[in-house]
Amino acid sequence: MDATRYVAALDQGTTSTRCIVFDHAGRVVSVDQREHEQIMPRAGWVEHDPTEILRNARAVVEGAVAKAGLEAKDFAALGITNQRETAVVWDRASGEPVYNAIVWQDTRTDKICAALGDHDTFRAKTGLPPATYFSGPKIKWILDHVGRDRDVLVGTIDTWLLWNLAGVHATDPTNASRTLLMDLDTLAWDPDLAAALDVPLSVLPEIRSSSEVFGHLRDGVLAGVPIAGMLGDQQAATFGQACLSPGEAKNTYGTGNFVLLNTGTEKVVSHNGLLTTVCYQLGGQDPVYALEGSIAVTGSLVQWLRDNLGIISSAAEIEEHARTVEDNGGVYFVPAFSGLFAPYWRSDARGVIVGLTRFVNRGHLARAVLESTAYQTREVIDAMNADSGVGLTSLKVDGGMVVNELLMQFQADILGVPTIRPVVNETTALGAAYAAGLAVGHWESEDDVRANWAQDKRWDPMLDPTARESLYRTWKKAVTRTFDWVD
Ligand SMILES: Nc1ncnc2c1ncn2[C@@H]1O[C@H](COP(=O)(O)OP(=O)(O)O)[C@@H](O)[C@H]1O
Ligand SMILES: O=P(O)(O)OC[C@H](O)CO
Repeated sequence: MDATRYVAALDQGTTSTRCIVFDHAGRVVSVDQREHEQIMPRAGWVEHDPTEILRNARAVVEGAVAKAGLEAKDFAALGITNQRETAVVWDRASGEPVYNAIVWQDTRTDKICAALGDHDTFRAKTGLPPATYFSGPKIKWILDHVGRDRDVLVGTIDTWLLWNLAGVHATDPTNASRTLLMDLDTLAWDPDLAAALDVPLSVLPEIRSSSEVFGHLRDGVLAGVPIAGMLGDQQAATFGQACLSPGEAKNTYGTGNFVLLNTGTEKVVSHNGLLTTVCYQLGGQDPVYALEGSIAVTGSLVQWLRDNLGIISSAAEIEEHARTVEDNGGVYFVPAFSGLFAPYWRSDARGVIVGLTRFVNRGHLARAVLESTAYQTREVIDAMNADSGVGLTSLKVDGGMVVNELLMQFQADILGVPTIRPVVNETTALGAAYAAGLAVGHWESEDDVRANWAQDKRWDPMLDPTARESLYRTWKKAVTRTFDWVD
């Protein structure tokens, strides 16, 4: 272990790609970031260009290392973390994608999912309901679409990057657990599920752990540095938040919100609409599982207000408007833009704004938008408490929206437990860096991760419980207004 060395993390997200360089204390040394195009050819379809993502990934690694003033010999390892479920299929010989990546938000596979007769088997083996969110149906759609006579390789974004940067076709169990193709007990591809989804096992990557040397960067400024950690972004954030013991949970507020509760080596089956997923697997150790509440639309509703309605000119402005009013004025905004994810899994739902009167102004609408993130979070945390039988006593938060102090206070108010923001809010990249650094002995154990975590700010609940439950009841009523909209 050499505490003067650094670890880089490549964080390939839904809207942008970042590379962050961390020192041995887990502090950010430098960041470089690039956005990529959101391709929406039809309503409900969302695609990314895998070659643009790869180009950006290479560029941000160069950028972050240059900004830090470092070179390859200064680095112990690089970790990769990624938007999950998004699927890529490429030609085995040329390496060219045969189709754009189909993104997790894309709903084109609803008929494929509905036609998968035996939903209970998928749920029992994979911990997931067959929904458009997951990779398996997206892979089937691409293979059906481009023809099955091509010699291809398949992967989620982690695999696409690893294959291009290090020439290795592999994934980790956190990403594989989002495909509807992996058995959660064996951590192996399940031949029956693969057959049901028409995905040949020969095109799938090898499933390794989340923390081991996968290969070495073949070129660029970090040529020769080991790629030693790989996790889906929400699991990486859970690791970066040091939620390493059963009962610890975090909520990441980005494009969507993702609450993960560490359940230890025990696989908890949800009876309340949550997912069971792999939280992480360190090399040579048993996997750690999580319960997950995935919410599709939170920060992207703020973007929608900015880009589609023009009510605000920047995301930060929403807080100013929300602070001009005392409360939501009776307005509830349920952003079921692509149906509802956890805990409902209703693809027939569509967004509603209810409670409108002539009294309502822009401030109320801004407040309703922010409140919707907090209510949706309360719904998945109620489900978690019911599934685990243990009430959460605090919630660690991170992601782009947690700079919004009004939201953080309202979140504590509506949950009735404190929200806690860490000093290093880049928990996703940090988690991937830790996974990589642990694999090469740069950090010794998970105790280093715990020791490096530090609180920045905490919000305690201030709302009277009667008022809290009354608001929440009205939200639940608003949610029912979204159902049965699409036939
Ligand atoms: N001050 C703010 N108030 C509310 N939402 C915000 C604020 N600043 C950024 N956001 C939202 O946070 C999201 C970006 O968070 P980030 O964690 O970078 O997302 P992702 O990793 O999913 O791309 C955007 O959807 C944006 O609308
Ligand atoms: O890239 P993000 O932060 O929007 O996260 C997306 C999730 O991984 C989707 O499951």
